[in-house]
Amino acid sequence: MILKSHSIKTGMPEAAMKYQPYPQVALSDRTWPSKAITKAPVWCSVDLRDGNQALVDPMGHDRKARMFHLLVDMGFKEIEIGFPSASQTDFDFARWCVEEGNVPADVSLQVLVQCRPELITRTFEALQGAHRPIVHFYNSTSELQRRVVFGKDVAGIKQIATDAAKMITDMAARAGGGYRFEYSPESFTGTELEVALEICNAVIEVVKPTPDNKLIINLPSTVEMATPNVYADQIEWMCRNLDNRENLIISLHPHNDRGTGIAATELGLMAGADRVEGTLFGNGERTGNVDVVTLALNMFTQGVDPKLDCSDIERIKEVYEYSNQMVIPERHPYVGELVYTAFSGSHQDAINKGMKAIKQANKPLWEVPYLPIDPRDVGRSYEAIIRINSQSGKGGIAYILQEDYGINLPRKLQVEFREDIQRITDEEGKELPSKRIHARFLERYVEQPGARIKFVDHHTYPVGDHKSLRVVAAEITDNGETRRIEGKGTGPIDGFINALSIYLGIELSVADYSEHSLQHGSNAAAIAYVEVEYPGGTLFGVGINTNIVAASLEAIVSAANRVLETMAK
Ligand SMILES: CC(=O)SCCNC(=O)CCNC(=O)[C@H](O)C(C)(C)COP(=O)(O)OP(=O)(O)OC[C@H]1O[C@@H](n2cnc3c(N)ncnc32)[C@H](O)[C@@H]1OP(=O)(O)O
Ligand SMILES: CC(C)C(=O)C(=O)O
Repeated sequence: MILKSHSIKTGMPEAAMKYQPYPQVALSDRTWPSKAITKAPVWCSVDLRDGNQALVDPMGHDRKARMFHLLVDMGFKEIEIGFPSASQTDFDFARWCVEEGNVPADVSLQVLVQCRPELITRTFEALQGAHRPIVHFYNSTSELQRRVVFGKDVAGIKQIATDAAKMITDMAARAGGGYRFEYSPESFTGTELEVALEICNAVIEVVKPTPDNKLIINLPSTVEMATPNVYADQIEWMCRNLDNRENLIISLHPHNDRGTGIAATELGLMAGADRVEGTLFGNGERTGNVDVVTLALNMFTQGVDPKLDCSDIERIKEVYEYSNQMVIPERHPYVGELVYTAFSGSHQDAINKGMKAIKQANKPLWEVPYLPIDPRDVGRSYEAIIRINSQSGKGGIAYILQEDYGINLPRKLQVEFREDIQRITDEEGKELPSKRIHARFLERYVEQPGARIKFVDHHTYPVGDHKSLRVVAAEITDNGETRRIEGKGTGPIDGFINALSIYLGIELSVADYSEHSLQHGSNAAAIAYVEVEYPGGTLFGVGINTNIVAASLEAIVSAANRVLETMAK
């Protein structure tokens, strides 16, 4: 095959010539590193706006409405429903929310608008009749955008913000009040801190927030440009320096360009922020907004009530996939198909032991190795915790047989059976589903198709005057031919193995024996495991029968067949 030639690879350009390091914040007395997150922030979902504006095909009414209902059910009290002045779809959706959306009284609708008079006017039309809606206005303040997008100096950019603040507060007053306000110095992370502070303080001065109507100052990492500690420094610095801090709600709106949106948000909360804007599973512009489900569940697993209901994560996933028309990868935190599954042997062994210990301890505290959260807390089950492939060990196989079929293998049998499963997984190079592991177990140890000996029946009777010695007379088939065999022993197992040893001409004895019931109720079957010693070593046999003695004798026959097979090789 001739490969098409691509352009000659010349390597990446010299980094230092093309990019510059992000400046550090001068905050040597920062306090956030020794803080912890001890309570949930105010959550605001921006799925229907920032998430929506990043979609290939933006949501129509149905997709928006379904997402909106989910957000309400999850407990969001602030929901940015769109940018009503930007499109008729968003305008109509705002009207639907106000008129037909059954918005609970404690939920505020939030809408985004640029600092442009015609857009502000249209925004107020969209919100007419809404209960305490939040008008979120923004303009970009970054050095780069001031220069290349707006062609204005700091004073000019500040003017855009304060003119909008004035217009919005005037319109709200004329409408009789009842509005809340949010201002974002968009591209905050590209803005010099002193400039962001000056512009925010000018907006605060116009809005004049009060304890009853606090102003939300949203400090977005519109583009994530630095390590999370830098964002935390910026937030702590702003919290310290903003005017009228007690009447402000400091909000974070992180994006995830460097893949550290979650960390940045957590550090930002430690640095003093009160509120977080984000989206379900992190949909949003470019690499997305911060993922509020992961944030909430991170808090939950630290023992903090996140005040966001993620108990039905499958429904959240389903709505996310329907409304956004995107799929969630298998490894996504808390929700991905594989995140509660271990394939590797040592992980499976530790989980298996952890699950047993937690059952025995019977305490609410969750302590299972490799599982930071109990899957049932988010509506997932234990079914998929352990799956078997060539990386798996005996603990995982034992867990599957125990959890799915109630079969509790003795430790030495786990070792023996694991070798068999390992051979299959190595040969096939694929996962071996639970059903096939069970079928293989039955085939090898219980059903034994093609095996030489089958157990049919037995009875016992005393040996002369001996009180403890009995004769065991059994019926078996040998390659389909009926045979009657006899032996002596202190009980049926002892006598039967003696009979089989005489019949086969091989010295057999019982090295280990255990049994347990398989189901509850009057028809409970018993499963017996017998380790039989023969001149070449030991091998296990298994029998399943409603009669415990019959199960034990079947187990001996099973082991004997395996001895015959091994000796024939
Ligand atoms: C970081 C974020 O996510 S911000 C949110 C971004 N979301 C969106 O843009 C989605 C919805 N937007 C839209 O549908 C459209 O952009 C509209 C309807 C809002 C505006 O459309 P148009 O006016 O036709 O076009 P466009 O967006 O290109 O307008 C850019 C103009 O607005 C100005 N502008 C941009 N943002 C702002 C702002 N926040 N405040 C004031 N002016 C602004 C620009 O400087 C530019 O001005 P110019 O025409 O004098 O050069
Ligand atoms: C409008 C603002 C808050 C925004 O979406 C961003 O900066 O990412």
